[in-house]
Amino acid sequence: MALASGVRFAARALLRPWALLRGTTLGRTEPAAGGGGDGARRFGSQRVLVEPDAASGVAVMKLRNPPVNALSLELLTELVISLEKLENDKTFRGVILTSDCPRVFCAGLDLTEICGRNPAHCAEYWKAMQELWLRTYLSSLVLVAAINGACPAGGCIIALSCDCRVLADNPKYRIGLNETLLGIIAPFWLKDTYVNTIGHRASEQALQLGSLFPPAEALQVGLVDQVVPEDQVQSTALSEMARWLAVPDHARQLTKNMMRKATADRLLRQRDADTQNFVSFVCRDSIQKSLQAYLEKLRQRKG
Ligand SMILES: CCCCCCCC/C=C/C/C=C/C(=O)SCCNC(=O)CCNC(=O)[C@H](O)C(C)(C)COP(=O)(O)OP(=O)(O)OC[C@H]1O[C@@H](n2cnc3c(N)ncnc32)[C@H](O)[C@@H]1OP(=O)(O)O
Repeated sequence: MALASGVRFAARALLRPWALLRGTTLGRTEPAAGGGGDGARRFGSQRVLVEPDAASGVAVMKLRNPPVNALSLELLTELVISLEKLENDKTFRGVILTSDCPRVFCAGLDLTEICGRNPAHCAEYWKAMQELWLRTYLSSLVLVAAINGACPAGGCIIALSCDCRVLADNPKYRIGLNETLLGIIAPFWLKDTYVNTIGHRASEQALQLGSLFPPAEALQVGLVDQVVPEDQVQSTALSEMARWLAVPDHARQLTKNMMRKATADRLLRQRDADTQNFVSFVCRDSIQKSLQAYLEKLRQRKG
């Protein structure tokens, strides 16, 4: 009951994002720990914490949907709204995206959103996923992913839609698109993003094998731009940000658009068909069975 109303609330917010601003902490600012002036005030929602620094024009956006930042409908909605809020505020030129959950950047799709759910719910969920990808991939802001934990599947896609990726050097923090290992298939726009980042042959191999790359291999294949000790991820992300912000915004933004528009347009042209494909695919009995089995395996692994 509570979940259903939460989902309805999130869905309304996707259509009318400002609806979520009422009655939640989103849009409300509060002093950041140790901060004083306007530049140190933070805002956010239940699942996304935003620490804006007006002086530098950079905000740190932290995913906090414990235990593993699985992309629930609510988290997707709140990410879109937080990003939109920063984009509409001309004070900000860049966002560092990172995790507030220990050891995990983002575990990808929240499998409970597509296991045992009806087609209407799966469709609503997938539209929210498309929306987040379109918003991040085409964002006018510089987006730097400070990857401080494991980054499989949907988590990897969020990182790939940023302009630059810094990964913490920990062998447990693997990154990649492992969909095939779950018995599912990455949609074409996810595949396109992979190809745009690491090239056709490497994508062909990694997608089919469902490879999750440890840091050194991720760097070698070009999936991330820097691998640094864990305690230097944030400072390195800030240095990268400075490098990107040294370029005049209009020239960088137009160039980004020139590089990415065709890929995004491909989804925009067939968004409904992509949703239908997703729904009919994940609602198949055989796919539901493999997703259930995968979730069960994850749950048992714990003990
Ligand atoms: C013809 C056209 C067809 C189109 C079809 C399109 C298909 C879909 C396309 C997809 C794009 C994207 C897909 C995805 O993102 S699928 C999700 C893939 N994610 C994973 O495989 C990651 C799974 N998780 C892990 O490997 C680990 O949890 C970890 C490395 C992220 C963290 O490890 P650890 O810290 O040890 O935590 P636990 O494993 O103990 O997990 C804690 C808790 O969280 C639950 N959980 C983990 N991941 C998920 C998840 N993705 N969704 C929901 N729940 C998750 C886990 O079950 C534990 O739960 P608990 O036992 O109840 O506490």
